[in-house]
Amino acid sequence: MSIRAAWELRAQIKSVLIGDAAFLAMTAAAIDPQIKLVALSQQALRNNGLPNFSIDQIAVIDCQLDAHVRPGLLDARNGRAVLRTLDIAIGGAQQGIFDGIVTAPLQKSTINDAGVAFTGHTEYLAEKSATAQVVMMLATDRTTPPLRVALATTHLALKDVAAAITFDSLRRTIAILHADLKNKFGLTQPRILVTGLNPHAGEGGYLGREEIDIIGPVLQAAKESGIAVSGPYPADTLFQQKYLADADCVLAMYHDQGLPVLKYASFGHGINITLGLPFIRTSVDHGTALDLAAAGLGHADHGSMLAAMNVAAQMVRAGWAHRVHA
Ligand SMILES: N[C@H](C(=O)O)[C@H](O)COP(=O)(O)O
Repeated sequence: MSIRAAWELRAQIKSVLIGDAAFLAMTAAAIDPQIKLVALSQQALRNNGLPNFSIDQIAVIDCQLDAHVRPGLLDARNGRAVLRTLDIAIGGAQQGIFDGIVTAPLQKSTINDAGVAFTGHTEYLAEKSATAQVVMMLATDRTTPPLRVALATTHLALKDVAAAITFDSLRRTIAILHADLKNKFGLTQPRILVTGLNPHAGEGGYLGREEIDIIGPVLQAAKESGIAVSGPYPADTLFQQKYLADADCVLAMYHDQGLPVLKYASFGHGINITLGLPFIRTSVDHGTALDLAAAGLGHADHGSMLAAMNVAAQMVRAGWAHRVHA
């Protein structure tokens, strides 16, 4: 997917693939013999920045795997190599060598099986960039208006969700969301609809008190600071055209409250964006699809990867990366 997308967008985006160079070369040759991969060393990048490679080339930073890859089969021996690719990308973004990071899906369980506690790129990128809080947002332009769904919590067991939503964490989530919708998406006064946590947004306190004790007061404070938020609304009825037509984003309280709606509307064409980081990061809206990987080249759709690269590039062109590194 990454090779196909980088090749299709090569006239608009200078992509640098980070991965096992031998495996990437073999895969590229099988996709299209015209694709030329050129090696870039990290040292050369640090010394000289990105070179002006030609339009028919895709640059590769070699990050060797530890075990032979068998497509579609998980192998914990390669779990740490996956993290090394991310570390290279993060380092390059922090140094301003890369304008942004676009990630492909990875198998979270394999990294855990390799002995590294890991819940997702989102949390890993936050930790590695020393960012206290980030916001996961998925988006699609396949709907009218475009749908954006952000989450108050990320990859968390359902039993831990309520305790993770505090006045301060939700207040920061809304501040990050507001700032990045302005800065990264160019919305001058983003309008944010916020769900409740409980069924019927708590039914006046009879089905939970988080709406009364936490979410409502946070929304009041956010409004007083000039942020256009409203809610908390019952999540089951909020995703209707009559409400979404006047909104730029829905903030849901947890992963499976908001994401099924977006994925139902646009699976395979949406993107995942981490807000609040000191660099741009977008990703696909789907997982590793081991069955498609095992079936061989050409079975996986790279539509979401194209969208993720295009949105990252739009943010760069809008000057966001340069503002960060200025
Ligand atoms: N929840 C994400 C999604 O549905 O797209 C997915 O697990 C990826 O998360 P990370 O980008 O944090 O790995």
